[in-house]
This record gives sequence, C-alpha cells and structure tokens, in this order.
Amino acid sequence: MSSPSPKSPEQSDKSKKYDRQLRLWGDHGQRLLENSKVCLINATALGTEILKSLVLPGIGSFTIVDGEKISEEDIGSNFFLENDSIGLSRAQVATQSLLELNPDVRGDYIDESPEHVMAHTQDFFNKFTVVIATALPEKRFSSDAKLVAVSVNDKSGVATLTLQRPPVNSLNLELLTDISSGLTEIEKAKCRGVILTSSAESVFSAGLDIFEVYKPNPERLNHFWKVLQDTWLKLYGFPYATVAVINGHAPAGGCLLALSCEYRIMSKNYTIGLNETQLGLVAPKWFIASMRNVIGQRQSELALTAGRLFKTDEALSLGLVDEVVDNKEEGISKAEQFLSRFRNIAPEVRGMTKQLVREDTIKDLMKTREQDLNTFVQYALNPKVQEYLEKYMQALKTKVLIPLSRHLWDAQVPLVVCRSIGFLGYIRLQVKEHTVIETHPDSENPDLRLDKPWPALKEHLDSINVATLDQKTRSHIPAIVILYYYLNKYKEFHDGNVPRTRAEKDVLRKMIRDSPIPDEHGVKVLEENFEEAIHYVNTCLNPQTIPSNVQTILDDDSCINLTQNSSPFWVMCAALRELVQSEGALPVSGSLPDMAADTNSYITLQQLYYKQAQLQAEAVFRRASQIARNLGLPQDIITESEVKLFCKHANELHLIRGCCIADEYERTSLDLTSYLEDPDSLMFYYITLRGLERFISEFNTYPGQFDDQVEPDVLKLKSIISKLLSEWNCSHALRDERVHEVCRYGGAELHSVSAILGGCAAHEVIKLITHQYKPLNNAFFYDAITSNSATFCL
Ligand SMILES: CC/C=C\C/C=C\CCCC/C=C/C(=O)SCCNC(=O)CCNC(=O)[C@H](O)C(C)(C)COP(=O)(O)OP(=O)(O)OC[C@H]1O[C@@H](n2cnc3c(N)ncnc32)[C@H](O)[C@@H]1OP(=O)(O)O
Repeated sequence: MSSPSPKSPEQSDKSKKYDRQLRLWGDHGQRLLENSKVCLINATALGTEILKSLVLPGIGSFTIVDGEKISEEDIGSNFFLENDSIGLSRAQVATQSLLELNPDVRGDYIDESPEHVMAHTQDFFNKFTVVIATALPEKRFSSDAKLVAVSVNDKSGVATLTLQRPPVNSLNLELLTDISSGLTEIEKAKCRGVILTSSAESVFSAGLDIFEVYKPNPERLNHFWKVLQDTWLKLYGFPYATVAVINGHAPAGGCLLALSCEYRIMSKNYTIGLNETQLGLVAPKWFIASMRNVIGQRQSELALTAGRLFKTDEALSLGLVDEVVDNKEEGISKAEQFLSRFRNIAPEVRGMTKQLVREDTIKDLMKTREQDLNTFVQYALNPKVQEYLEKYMQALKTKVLIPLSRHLWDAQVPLVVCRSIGFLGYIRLQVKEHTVIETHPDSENPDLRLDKPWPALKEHLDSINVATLDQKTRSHIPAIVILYYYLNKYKEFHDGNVPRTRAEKDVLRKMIRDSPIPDEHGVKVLEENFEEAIHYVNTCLNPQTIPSNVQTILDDDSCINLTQNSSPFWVMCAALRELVQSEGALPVSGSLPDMAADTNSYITLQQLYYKQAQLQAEAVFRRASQIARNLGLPQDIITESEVKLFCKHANELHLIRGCCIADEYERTSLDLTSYLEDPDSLMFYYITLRGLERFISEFNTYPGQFDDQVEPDVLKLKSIISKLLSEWNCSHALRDERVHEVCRYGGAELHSVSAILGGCAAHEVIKLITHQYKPLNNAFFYDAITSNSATFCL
C-alpha cells in the first residue's frame, strides 16, 4: 500500500526550502537524506513526532509498520490522528497526515504488526537506511540456525531428530520442511529407529505456528498445509520404529507429532492433548484418527470435544503416553530400551507390519487430501477465524525487540529504539559499525603545512623576501607568507627546529612584532596582516601528525583486509592509508582561511593549496577505484566527489562500533554499582525501563494501566525489578517511589514529552543518515520532571 507523492519540479525551490539545514550538513548530507529510506515501527505519538522531524527536512521515503487500530488514548497524545479516525488503521492515518507535511517525501505503510512482518518476510527490514522502533516489547530471539538437528548413534543405529526452533518449536513451514527432510535423511541411513524430541527446556512443540495462519498469504497457506500433511504422512507411515521423548508441553499440533510416533515417553509436570476446541478450532479428521488409534474412540471423543490438555500423569493413566520420566536424558535412555526390543526382528518385516496397521488411517488422508486442504484454507481465511486468531495472538505475549535487534545487527542496519512513558523518555541506538566524516569539527585549525611545505608551496614562499618588500607590498602580503618567512629566520637560530613551547612561540611572535620599520616618529606600526601572522603562530605551527581517531581507522582490520563486502568508506580508507604511507601525512585540506591581503597574492596562495588538495584527492580516487576493481566491486561505488570530501576532512574521520541490544538484554551481569551509589544518576531509569518491559512481556499490559490494579502492579513491578537486579548480581535496590511513579503513568504517553524526545531521536537519525556529527553512544534518558538528561554507554 503506497501513497506516492509527486516530487517538486523546481530544484532551486528545494534549495530555498532547505537553505537553513544545508548550512549544517551541506549538499552531500542533504543528498544522503533525500536518498534515505526510514522505517518506523508503531505510529505512537513518539513515533510520529520522530517522523515529523525527518519528513520536514526531506528524507527520501518512510514506511510505517503498525498493526494497531487508532484508540482514544492515541487521540489524546498523537497530534497526527484525529477523533474521527478512531478504529482506523493507525499506520494508514499517520502516513496520510505525515505526507501532508512535505510533498517531496514518499510514504507508505503496512497495516500489520512487526511480529507478523518479521515472521513472513524475514528480510523486510534490511532494505532500510535506518529502522526506528517505538513501544516495542522484548523477545527471546529466534535464529536462522537449522530448525532440526539429526544425529545418528553409529553403535545402536538409533537416530535422534531434535526440534530446535526457539522459543517453542511452533510448527511453521520451515520447521515442518526440516522435519520432513530429517526423516528422509534418517530413512536413507537405514537407522533402526528414531527418537523425536526437543531442544527447548520446557516445550516439546507448541503446535502449529499461529503466524502461518494469521493474515496469511494464500499461496504460502496452501503450501504450509500441504507440507503439514506430507510431514504427518511421512512420520505416521515411517518404516522404522519411532519414539517421542516429550520433554515439555505438547499442545495441539505438538501432541499430533507425538501421537504419530509408536511410543511416547513424557517428562513429569507438563501437559499434552489435542486442545483445539478450547482454542475455538476444529481438529481435522486425521488429527482425530491419530488420537483414536492410541487411546480409543470413547476416550478420544471425551478428550477432543472438551479440548482437554492432560498433565503427564493423567496422560499416562489414559494411555496417551507410555512411560513417565524425570528428565529428557532418562527419556532418551528409556527410548533406546524400547527400540532395543526390536533387535531380533527383521526391520523390513517390522516396518511392513507397522504400515499395515496404519494403512487405513494413511489412506483416509490420501483420499481426501485435496478436500482437507480446501477446508483448512477456507476455514483459515474466514474473517471470524482471523478475528479470533488476532485476539489469541495478543494473549500469546508478543515480544519482538530482541529478534529485530539481532536481525538488524546482522544486516548492519541501524536501529533506534525509543520509548516515551509519562515523564520519562528513552532513546537507544544500535549500530554495528558507523563511520563519520566530520565536516564541522568543533575547532578547526587551518591546515597550512608551513613546517613541511610541498615543493610548489615552498618554491612560492621562498620567492618572497618579506624584509626587502616596500611598505605598500608588505602591508598586503598574506599572513602565511609573513609567518613562513619569520619561521625560517627562527629556524636559522634554533638548529632548524620550529617553535613548540609557549616560550619558543613567544620568541617567534616577538620577531614578527619587531619586524616593521619605524616611521618618521620612530613608531613601529604593526599592519593587520602581521597581527594575523602573530595569531597564526599559536594554531598553525603544530607538527602535522595523524590524529589518533584516524590512525585507529587506518590500522583497523577492515582497512587492511578488504573484502567484497567492504563499504566505500573502507575502500577510501585503504587508499588513504597508501597515500599516508608514501607521503607521511594526511592529504592537505585545501582551504585557506580568509586573511587581509591583496587579491592577487591571496588567490595565488589559495590556488596552490587547492591544487595540492586536488592532486592528492585524485591520487586517492585513482587508488580507491583500483582497489574496488580488484575486489570486483561495482565501479560507481566510489565517486570522485565523495573522495574529495573524504580527503578534505581526512583528519576528522571517526569510527563507532556499538553493541547489540539483544546481547545487552541477554547479559547476565551488569555492573551498576557506581551509578547506583550516585543519588543523581539517571541510571535508575534504565533499570525501571527494563523492569517495565519485562512487566509488559509477562502481563501483556502496562503497570498501572487499570485503575484498580495500580497497587498490585506496584508489587509485581517491584518484584520483577528486584529479580532483574539479582540476575545482574547487583545488590542495590531501587527506591520504592521510583516504582510507584512508573505505575502512576499507566503506560500513558504525554505529547509534550514525546515531542521533545521525537526531536532528539530524529536528530540522531539525521546523524546516522548523513554520516556527519557523532551520534549518541548509546542510550539517552530524559527526565521531564527535573528536566535532566543523561547518556550511558550500555
Ligand atoms: C493455527 C490454526 C488456526 C486455524 C486454522 C483452522 C483450523 C485447522 C487447524 C486446527 C489444528 C490446529 C493445531 C494447532 O496446533 S493450533 C496451535 C495451538 N497451540 C497453542 O495454542 C499453544 C500456545 N502456546 C502455549 O500454550 C505456550 O506457549 C506453551 C507452549 C505452553 C509454552 O509456554 P511458555 O514457555 O510460557 O512460552 P510463552 O507462552 O511465553 O511463548 C513463548 C513465545 O512463543 C510464542 N508462541 C507460543 N505458541 C505459539 C504458536 N502456536 N505459534 C506461534 N507462536 C507461539 C508466544 O507468543 C511467545 O512469543 P513471544 O513473542 O511473546 O516471545
């Protein structure tokens, strides 16, 4: 769904419109901004405020991902939503309002939750320049690793197929496909038997993955069900002996997997059953048959119609499982014992017998496969079922921050996580690697190279004898010429050294100050250009060294060992490294400060600096293009204008390597002592926020969201926070009033706080996009009560 906006016809209009900001980040920064694609997850008040401050300066495009409908609470805080839009898609309405702010920006939206987008289009977020997420809950991550592990014990000939799709082995298309190919692999290896188990600590399998069925892509939905049928047919009719070691909960589809095996061994204190009716769903016929074949018609009917989930011991009495064990290891050992029962029976004979026993059930599905598929698809696409699934999914807590963080970290897309709650604001930047070409350093000393002038400059400066110039010419020569002349005089008397200390510089300053010829009254009048020369003694004679930030970059492995994945920045750095190695210094910046001088002499000098900078930038460009060619990178990845900018600011290159939010959330110890001992430290906000996020994950509401729950929520939040602190081995406690304060907010967003924070977050995003100005590293807290703010590197 996209709402394209026409581009403004007049380029000059655009320059006029953006005139103020062009002074800050230049054409180069504006170009990057106009080519950027920004994704916003959740159009909360904070989210739309951030986008507002990005749309106005003219980002290329934005996409809002938000599956929420507009609520009354939204209207109270979100400036971009209006009363008559209650119940409409928040993503759509926010997109339309934001697009009105700037006709040069394109915007679109996806009216789906980020969880849904992640589950269906893994790489969706990779295409963005930056992803901004507001009000996003955390989640244990699911990785791209193989979803099943197959291992074969060569001695016993027993294969183990372990389900390992975190967090709960919910059966999506990929997991089912992997189970099916795992079984094929085991069949080819002619194993004596298979043990089916799970790597999760307390779940065998949570059954079918709800995300496969919620707002599905019809083609994938069809495919999903066919693969489920195939996998069941393969497992149910598997020629070798099969045992399920059920080391955790096995509801619905999880129970079906276990029922398809010949023998079931279950760990204590979990639940198992075909509970579909409890979920408002009807179990397909072959699910029912799988159960009936194990516990009989009568018990199946009772269990299925009530949607019963049985505790392990109940399941044992019912015959739904065959043995109970204390843990998975014991289960595996019991499973091996079961399989060894068939040691003296010919595997083909055993297999054929099993297939005959199961033949009718298998044939039933084979005959009705197409019809079963159509029934499922129609049922799943029914709006009522979808409505029901939406509610069900909300009840199944949704946490998404951690997988998103991990995914974007790997894809090297910056992630900006923000939250605005009550009087508290928080911004956290995740960048794996961010490089900055600082075009606006805090203090820039002119790069004059008077201590080591290159030949053309030396020749020109040496050609002017300041002492013999007539008064008029003297008063118009550029300060640099004067400085160079007296510097050489100074060197003559100081063994060829340039002045370094303050006292030494005073000597040089005095030489310049004393240089004018006295007038008829014996007074030495110091011209403006001589004053300037004295001024430059302080700033322009420091030896040309390579700043440590730049040296670190030139010594970085990414600069030395380039690969096909190297960014243009690193290719340019490698070329720069070669120039530095051959010339012993960074390229000349090429710009000359304004100075009191006659036009001709100033321009001559300016040309010398400009030409040298051009020559050096061209050398770096040629080398960078060569490196890119050698690496097989596209030729247009390095442009001449970019190299010029890079060389001009070569002493202001910065590299930031950040840390991954998912790692931060999975860290088991955190040394907060020094912060917590400081009564003014805002670090307690971080702890409160982490507690808040865990609260949302556990209870699916904000603490204090419901008036009658404020006090119980305070207790729950306190207990969550003290658990968090003890997980981090932190002995401090959080003051009670801090917890009360957060519960008082009840999850409310205040427009004024969101507006301030939105501006700050947008500013950080602009830094990330333009690669100018160093971004925040890495967390920012804003306390709107005291108007204090703090940054922490977490
Ligand atoms: C789906 C079919 C619908 C309609 C089609 C029409 C009809 C024909 C089909 C009928 C046959 C259907 C068969 C099925 O299998 S339906 C699925 C039924 N399964 C469940 O209802 C299980 C629900 N899950 C649980 O009860 C618990 O998660 C479980 C397994 C006991 C584990 O508990 P716990 O360890 O506390 O873990 P969490 O609850 O915190 O869950 C962790 C994490 O996993 C997500 N999740 C859980 N179950 C599923 C699932 N089935 N699909 C997708 N995701 C699931 C949960 O949301 C949590 O996610 P988070 O983001 O919060 O980390």
